[in-house]
Amino acid sequence: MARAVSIPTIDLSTFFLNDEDQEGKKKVTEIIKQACSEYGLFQVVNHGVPIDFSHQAMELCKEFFDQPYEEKFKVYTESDAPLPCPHGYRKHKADKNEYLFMLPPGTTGNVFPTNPPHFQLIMEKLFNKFSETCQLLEGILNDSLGLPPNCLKDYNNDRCVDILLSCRYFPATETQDNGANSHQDPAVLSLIFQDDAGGLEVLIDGEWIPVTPIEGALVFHICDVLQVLTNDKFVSPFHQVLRPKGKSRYVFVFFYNLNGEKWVEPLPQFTKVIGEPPKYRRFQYKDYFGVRVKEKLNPPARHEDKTTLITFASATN
Ligand SMILES: O=C(O)CCC(=O)C(=O)O
Ligand SMILES: [Fe+2]
Repeated sequence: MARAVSIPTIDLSTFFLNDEDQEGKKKVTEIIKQACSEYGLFQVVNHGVPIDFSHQAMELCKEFFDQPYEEKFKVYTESDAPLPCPHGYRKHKADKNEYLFMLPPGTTGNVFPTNPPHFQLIMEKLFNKFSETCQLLEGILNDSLGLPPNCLKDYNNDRCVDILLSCRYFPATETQDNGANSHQDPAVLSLIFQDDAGGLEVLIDGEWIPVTPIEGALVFHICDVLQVLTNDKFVSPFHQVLRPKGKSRYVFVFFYNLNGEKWVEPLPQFTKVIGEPPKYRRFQYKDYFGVRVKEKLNPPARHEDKTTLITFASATN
């Protein structure tokens, strides 16, 4: 009989208290570890990003996406920066979604709409809030894995490479409800703030499970870099998006990313030390990330021709 899957919702409030609630922290750390090993995805509440603020930012993005295309294409830039690109407005050729890519506040070449007003200020604040929450999670994951203090932080030490994607999925048509094909994310961690339209699904034990929107919650999932570093102790889950009927879906996706010059390979703590063979070959992140970005913007005709972590880096290829 199929096992009933319920994606955990985890309360992070203990990490924001100044008390010495070490027991509480330990308990939550253990729950997160289990979620990362079993599903690779979970929701969090009391995560430090004010709910009203996230909604305010989302309203601004809706206003932006509701404008005529001439206005939106003013925020389109051709970028030849090798990493992380792109930035600005993009529209999917298949007319199923449109994006606004944003790089960290202060990045040269970052582009913002001048309308609605305050857009840049609010989005930069949101970027910083999401970044702080990912850094908190990274620390918790580090401890849950029994790694030396700050091991992940010291390795993933460049916050100039993170990306905030604002996205609108158009409503499903009679014949097409595909919003995003099944994929894993190349980054270290992904954080998602979704509206109440629904449509995000995660693959668990061969079954697509809806990631039901919870008011004020953030969705976190493990990405490919952590799956490689942990030699599969943590799962970078396959996920997809189905477009809702009758309305658009708005979402922020924050990619907590890695500097392209970094080498990615299973850590000795999960191979040599415990006598397990590495499941992935060593690779430089820019080589993998570059291919994945190119294929996101210009997908190959057949979904099965897309590069995946396994086709790119499996040790047995
Ligand atoms: O729209 C979502 O909820 C997730 C989008 C996503 O998976 C991605 O942009 O990588
Ligand atoms: Fe994704």
